[in-house]
Amino acid sequence: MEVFEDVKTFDELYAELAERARTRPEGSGTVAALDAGVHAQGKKVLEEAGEVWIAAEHESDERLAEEISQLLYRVQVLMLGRGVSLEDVYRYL
Ligand SMILES: N=c1c2ncn([C@@H]3O[C@H](COP(=O)(O)OP(=O)(O)OP(=O)(O)O)[C@@H](O)[C@H]3O)c2ncn1[C@@H]1O[C@H](COP(=O)(O)O)[C@@H](O)[C@H]1O
Repeated sequence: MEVFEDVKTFDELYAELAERARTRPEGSGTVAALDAGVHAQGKKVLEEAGEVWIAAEHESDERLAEEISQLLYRVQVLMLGRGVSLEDVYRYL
């Protein structure tokens, strides 16, 4: 497996978003997304999943990877919105 330096992992992003939720910094899109509630968070997951699908069929590898990153972000926002931890999910992997 390739190892990338200065690249955020899934776990690191989750820790960062949890910290945003805790400290609520001014101007954070994550704080706004959390405040919008689970319904809005779920819609974003679905929207990004659709964009991943379209990119997979019609766009470049780079665009697909970018859309996948946004889907992962939206899933994490939903996890935080519902209070689901990484461990809660990993136990099913
Ligand atoms: N990884 C992400 C990330 N991926 C996607 N997005 C958000 O999702 C948007 C893209 O999704 P959409 O296609 O829905 O774009 P959009 O409809 O124009 O966006 P909105 O108007 O709905 O915000 C981006 O413009 C970001 O607002 C992200 N926002 C934040 N992060 C990371 O989360 C961390 C905390 O970010 P802040 O809360 O903004 O400080 C940082 O490390 C960021 O890099």
